[in-house]
Formats: sequence, structure tokens, C-alpha cells
Amino acid sequence: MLHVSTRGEAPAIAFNEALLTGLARDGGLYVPETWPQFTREAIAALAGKSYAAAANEIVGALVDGDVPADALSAMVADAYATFRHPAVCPLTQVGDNLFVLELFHGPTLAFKDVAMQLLARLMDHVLKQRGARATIVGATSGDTGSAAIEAFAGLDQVDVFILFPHGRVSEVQRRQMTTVASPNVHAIALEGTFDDCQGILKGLFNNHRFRDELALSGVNSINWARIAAQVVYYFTAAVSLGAPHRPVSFTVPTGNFGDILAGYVAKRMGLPVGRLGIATNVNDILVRTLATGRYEPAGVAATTSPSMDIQVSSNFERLLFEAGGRDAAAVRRMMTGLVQSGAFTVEEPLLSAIRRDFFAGRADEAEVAAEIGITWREAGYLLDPHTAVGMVAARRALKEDAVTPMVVLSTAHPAKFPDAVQAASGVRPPLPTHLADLYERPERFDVVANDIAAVEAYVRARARAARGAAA
Ligand SMILES: Cc1ncc(COP(=O)(O)O)c(C=O)c1O
Ligand SMILES: N[C@@H](CCOP(=O)(O)O)C(=O)O
Repeated sequence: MLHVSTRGEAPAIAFNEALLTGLARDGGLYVPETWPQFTREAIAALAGKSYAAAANEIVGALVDGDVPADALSAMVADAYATFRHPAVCPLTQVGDNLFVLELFHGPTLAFKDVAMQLLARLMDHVLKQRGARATIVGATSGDTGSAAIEAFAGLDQVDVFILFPHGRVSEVQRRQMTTVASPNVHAIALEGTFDDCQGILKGLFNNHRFRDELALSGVNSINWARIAAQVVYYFTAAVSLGAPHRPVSFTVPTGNFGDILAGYVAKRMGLPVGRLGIATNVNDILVRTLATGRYEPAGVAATTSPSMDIQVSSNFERLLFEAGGRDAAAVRRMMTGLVQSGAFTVEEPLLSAIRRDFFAGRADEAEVAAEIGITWREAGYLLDPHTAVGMVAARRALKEDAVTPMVVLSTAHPAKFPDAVQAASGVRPPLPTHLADLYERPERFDVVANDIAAVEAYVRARARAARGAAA
């Protein structure tokens, strides 16, 4: 199966190419040419299977033979053996028809591990097969960076550079990125916001000379393989709650729109998904867009859910492409509008198509803190602030439809944000034992100016040195 760019001006490529390519050369994002379909029978047959077995089927359908089934199966088994829970992504009930899908049992305590553990193995496999080397550059508001550094540290075929916004991630997140000693990882504190980090990242990819010189590869959710791996837990959660015999709704704490896009993809593949709730903190560009049709970034406010302090939501482009009937010219117009005038309008009938599948809800800081306290007191369940944003939006949605089960994606372990959780609940969540000495480990990172030329020079110098040493 080939993958096409949302902007329609880059060559269509197979899964393995999309895996190594990240951003398409026309600045767009890759999606499969068609969606593999899961019948009701195939969905029902997932019941009782292990997470790894479900992943083999679902990721296998998306990989479509580009990685041999036995190799994929070995990588999937290996990836999910790193999780601390036997169910990998377990469901917990916290109220009437209200469930939490725990995605934080991986090594770095955030949902990113679910995809990143598999992505690293897939990339390593394909690079080794080709005898090639890649320079991975990623932008993070805290969790993608930790997960990527953990997953790629020590691998021979890659050098990893992670840009994070200086002073705008939690201490646990920063330490997870800066205390890994492997020489192939480089944590870069950028003097700016996450949107600056992501803007520079896209700028590096759009500089084709630089991109080719260093064989740039991406691990952000611009990389299609990240989304593909995240589709799995929508299937496993929905099947646990009765799919395909009844629909299940999901509310997703949202920033870059990758996680919720995976839910939309699951629906396109045949899973009976009710509604998909986009939950944001006060950085609410997507809530405003669904309400008014106007996509207009504003300044970013720092919150207790820092991983969602994002205004420019990368994967929304994939939704605009898909929900708009794959009209690449329309996507190009909207994206040009964003660059040239700082905004664009989602016209009808695209806006209505999006509203049919999605609702959106925003939680301010007081609501997030109150939610952590309420869920702790009423259900004895400790939410992290990102999950709490989702819970606020989900509870509102349940008032409109109390019949369809609602699953809130729990995207991080509360111990990643202990100060905010303690302030809201009175409970300070401890780090799991494998991270118990995190605060004592020595840190290593460089501070770099918010300037693409400075980042380019930094990456080039270190990547060249590593390539020289490896040759
Ligand atoms: C803990 C947490 N929750 C939610 C999100 C938002 O997810 P997405 O960017 O896929 O919308 C992120 C960052 O991506 C995150 O790290
Ligand atoms: N919240 C993310 C931001 C990057 O998102 P990605 O899914 O595109 O990698 C983070 O924690 O880094």
C-alpha cells in the first residue's frame, strides 16, 4: 500500500519509506492511500486476545507486508514486554459509563511509549536492512522527547536530537531527557515555546539540502508510523466494552492532534466509535476552531498540563485532508493561509463533517485542579493534569449522552507532574521504582537560541562527528 501526502505534491511511498521520511517533501503529512477494513467479525475476534496479538493484526494491516509478519511480530512482542502492566493499556472504570484507558505503563510513563517502543524497533530494523544511518530530530513539550530518548538510546544506526522548550517542561520530564548517558542522544533546551521547537523542526525538514545531507528522520507524530501504532488501543478498549456490538466514545487530551487522529483512523477502519472528544487546556485553538471554523493560533499560556501547551496542532492537517474528501489543493490553501496571514478558515461542508465525528471541550486551570480532587475523593483514582483535562470534557459529554460508554485516554502517569497533582489532591504520587533515583542522576543538555540557523549548526556538527566516529 502506498502513502500519499496531504499536500499532494510529494511522491507516494510505501510504509517503510514513510517510516524513515517523517515530513513529506512538500511539507505535508503522509497517510495511507486507502484504509484497511476490519469487519464486525474481525473486530469481535479481537476479544480475549493479548495486546500484542491485537497489535500484530492492526499494525500488520497498516504495514501491509512492508515488514514481514514474523519480524513485525517479534518487534511487537519486544516493544510491549517493556510495559509494566500485563494488559499493556488497561481500562479502569471511574464512574457510570466512564472509563480511563491507562496508556502510561511504558518506560517513560506517558502514552508516547506505546508507539515509540515499536517505532524505534521498526526504524532500527529497516535501517539495518539497508545498512543506513539516520539523524532523528524531534520536538517535544516533554513526553515525546523522553519516550524517544529512552527508545533510541544506544542504537547504532541513529543519532537523536530532541528540542524541548527551556523551562517549560516538568522536572521529571526534563530529567528523563537529560539524564540518559548514551552518546547518540542530545537534549537541546530551546529558548522558546514548543511551537517554536516544532516550527524549527519543520524548517529543518523543509531544507532539502540539510535533510538529505544528514538523512533526517522524524519521531514526532508527523511520522505516520506513530499514528499507526496508536490505533491499536482504540480497538482493544472498544472491544473490552462491547464493540462491535455497541459503539464506544473517546475523549482525548489533545495538543498536536496525533492521539485523537488515531481514534479517527480506527473509525475509518471499521471500529464503531461514537464521538471523539477533543479536550484542551486553556491553549484551546481546536475548541475555537470547532466552534467558529477559524483556525487562529494565539499566544501559548503555560499550564499544569505542559505537554498540551501547543497552538499549532500538526495532525489537524491530516484530518482536514481526510474529512475534506482528500482535497490536497484545499489543504495547501489552508496551510498557505496559516503561514501568510497567521490563520485560515475551515469552510463548509468540511466544518460540518468534522463536527459530525468530533466534539471539543476546554478545561481551565481551576477546573483541572478541581477534577483531580473530585476523581481522587469520589473514585480513589489519581489523575495526572492532562488526563484531568480529558475528564472535565468527558463528564460534560456524558450529560448529553449517558448511554454510550465514554473512555478518557489517560496520557500520563500522575508521578510525572507531582507538584500539580499534590496541590490538587493532597497526594504526592511516587515515581515507579525504575525511576526512583531520577532526581540524583547527573543531567546533560545544551541551551540553544530560538533560531533555526543555530539549531542547524548544532545538529550538523554533532551528527557529522558521530558519523565520522562510526565510519
Ligand atoms: C501527557 C500528554 N497528554 C496529551 C498530549 C497531547 O497529545 P497529542 O499531541 O497527540 O494531541 C501529549 C503530547 O502529545 C502528552 O504528552
Ligand atoms: N505533547 C507532545 C508534543 C509533540 O507531539 P507529537 O505527538 O507530535 O510527538 C510532547 O510531549 O512532546
